[in-house]
Amino acid sequence: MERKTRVAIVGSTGYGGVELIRLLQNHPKAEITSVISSSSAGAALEEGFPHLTGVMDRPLDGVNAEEMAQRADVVFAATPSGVSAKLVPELLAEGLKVIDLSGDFRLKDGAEYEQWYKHPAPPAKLLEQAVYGLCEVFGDRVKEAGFISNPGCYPTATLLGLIPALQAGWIDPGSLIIDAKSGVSGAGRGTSLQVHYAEINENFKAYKLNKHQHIPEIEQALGEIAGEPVTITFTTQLVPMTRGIMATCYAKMKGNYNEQEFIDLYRNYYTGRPYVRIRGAGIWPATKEVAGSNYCDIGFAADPRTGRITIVSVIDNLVKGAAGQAIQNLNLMMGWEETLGLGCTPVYP
Ligand SMILES: NC(=O)C1=CN([C@@H]2O[C@H](COP(=O)(O)OP(=O)(O)OC[C@H]3O[C@@H](n4cnc5c(N)ncnc54)[C@H](OP(=O)(O)O)[C@@H]3O)[C@@H](O)[C@H]2O)C=CC1
Ligand SMILES: CC(=O)N[C@@H](CCC(=O)OP(=O)(O)O)C(=O)O
Repeated sequence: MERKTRVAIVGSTGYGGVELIRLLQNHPKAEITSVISSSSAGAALEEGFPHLTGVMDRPLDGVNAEEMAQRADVVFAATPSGVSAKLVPELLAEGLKVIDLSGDFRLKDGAEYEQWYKHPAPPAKLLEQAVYGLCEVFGDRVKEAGFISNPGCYPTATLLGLIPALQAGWIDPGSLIIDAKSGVSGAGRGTSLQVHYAEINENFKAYKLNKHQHIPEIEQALGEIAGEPVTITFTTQLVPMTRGIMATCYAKMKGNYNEQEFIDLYRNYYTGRPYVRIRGAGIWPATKEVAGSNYCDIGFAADPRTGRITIVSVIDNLVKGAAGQAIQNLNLMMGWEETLGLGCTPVYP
């Protein structure tokens, strides 16, 4: 019987890492052979995560690239920005395949990275080598890759919502405004957000206006598709819910297209792609309809009065926005069926 591909997860005590552990339980061709923590090495995973009792019979390992290379074939780096930048070069030097969930290797321009992330950029060679793993758009590049930079949660929802219309020339690249909302797990377990429930609950908060690190990531991908520089207005807001991203995208149409024409365009663009679902006319997706799943659901509202299209795109930030897309990238990288380990339908209600 063919040996399963051995997988290590760095950042196993984070929301992305724990979601990778959950999803990989159902993967027929991959097995987790190492769960890694920089602060809890030696402890049992279930001590911090009782819901994982019985799932991992070995204790958390420490962060050691050489040991990872003995235990695994592929490493998911579910680690903070700045940590991945230092760790990933060591993993690659050990000959490991790497799927990085951080923002450290998504931007091709190191100077731009430093401008937005406020810390030193990884080596230019690695920025060039990293394949941006937006599966439904760049999946063909992933198939040959050994080092994948997993897209951010807001960019995944935004780009899947905008790219088909942009590529078709139906929307003006200079007119793009995106209003993005996230649940609090988007901030990660290791941030202060998780401790101020009283300030998050029953509140709706805009943050990082015109300063969000996802602006250059989205502009980079849109610019490649448009064949010209693209700038966007991008607002992010925190919503008192655990999971979910909604990207509401506004664009000037270049013709008087109607909703059904957008629906047909997107259904054609995403033909054969199992994780993008296009809503029918007059039906707009909600985050709860994709919770716990790898789906991106998209809906449209064309307004002939203003000549604008509104595109609503929703994902689960921890699945399609992180761990799910990372596993989708593993499947593509290994030449496997894209859906392996990702069959879960949304948890509802
Ligand atoms: N949350 C989300 O919705 C999304 C997150 N991302 C990105 O994915 C990555 C992980 O995010 P998320 O899981 O939310 O973050 P968390 O804060 O929940 O987890 C971060 C993990 O990194 C580990 N870590 C921290 N410092 C180090 C270090 N120096 N060396 C090794 N490991 C370290 C932490 O724990 P330990 O002490 O056990 O090592 C923890 O397990 C981040 O880059 C994030 O930006 C991307 C898309 C969506
Ligand atoms: C709610 C919230 O705080 N969300 C985070 C998203 C972090 C994330 O997804 O990080 P990457 O940069 O690795 O994609 C933020 O807005 O910074």
